[in-house]
Amino acid sequence: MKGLYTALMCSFDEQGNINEQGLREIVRYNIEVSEVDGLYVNGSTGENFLISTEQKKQIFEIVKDEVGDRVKLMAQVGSLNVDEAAELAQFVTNLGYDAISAVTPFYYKFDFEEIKDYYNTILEGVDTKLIIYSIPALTGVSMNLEQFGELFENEKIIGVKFTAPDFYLLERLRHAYPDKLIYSGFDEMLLSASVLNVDGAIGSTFNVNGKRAKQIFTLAQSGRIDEAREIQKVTNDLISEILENGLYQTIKEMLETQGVHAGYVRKPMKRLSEEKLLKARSIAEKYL
Ligand SMILES: CC(=O)N[C@H](C=O)[C@@H](O)[C@H](O)[C@H](O)CO
Ligand SMILES: CC(=O)C(=O)O
Repeated sequence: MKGLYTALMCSFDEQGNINEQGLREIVRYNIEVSEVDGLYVNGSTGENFLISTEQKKQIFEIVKDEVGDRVKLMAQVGSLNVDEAAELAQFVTNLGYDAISAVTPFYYKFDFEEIKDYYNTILEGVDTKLIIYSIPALTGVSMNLEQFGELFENEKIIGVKFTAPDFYLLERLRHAYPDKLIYSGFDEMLLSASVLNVDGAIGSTFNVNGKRAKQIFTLAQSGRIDEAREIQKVTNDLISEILENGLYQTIKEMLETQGVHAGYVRKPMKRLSEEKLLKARSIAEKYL
């Protein structure tokens, strides 16, 4: 399960419905052009928190059908409705996904016992392994070293997608849990995380920048830090331009320039203005 996973985008039409053909094209682009090791399906980047249970299932099905066994698949099933999360865990297990992942429960201020119960409930009915999705900036949930350790006591919890700029905690986690899988979540910090020996990374910008991300990771693993730093620099030039123009919208438009019908974002996300559309295309021209 090690390696680089694209946090997969989903293609939506103007009405916000899934564009199946577009989704299949995004999958193929990631496998055939970016050559990533796997896909992380229905994460933040997949606009998962904006869609219905039925749509989530449909996306899981389409992606598995398109991928077959070509790359590894992780399914993000986390939801404030823990029954939905458990149902989706079952659903993707039946589809043959390699692992599940679940964001920490957010919005309400859940205490750690509640968070633990949430993960245990999701895992009750399945044997599939789970990767915790920790993203404090969006969820407001920060866990410490001991709390990660307590969750890791459940043998089905095999790792964490660590999306935080806390390299102290990352180093402590790596040291304390050498057998758990740690995936770096912030693409702009991939080199720094790789130096700390993460097992892989999961990122939104890999949809368009997967090749450079893979180079950074591979170079860092073999100790070629100077070369990796150069590629992280270009990558971060690209990421700052993307972030300034609108993260998911810009990545989608960049994919469109490659003949991939990535479509629109769903409301309440807003679409790019004419000016920003042009900007997205010029970013694509510059970096792809
Ligand atoms: C919220 C979100 O999309 N997070 C992603 C993964 O965790 C990242 O891949 C970032 O999008 C990326 O690093 C840009 O900041
Ligand atoms: C990694 C990320 O962007 C996601 O959860 O989709």
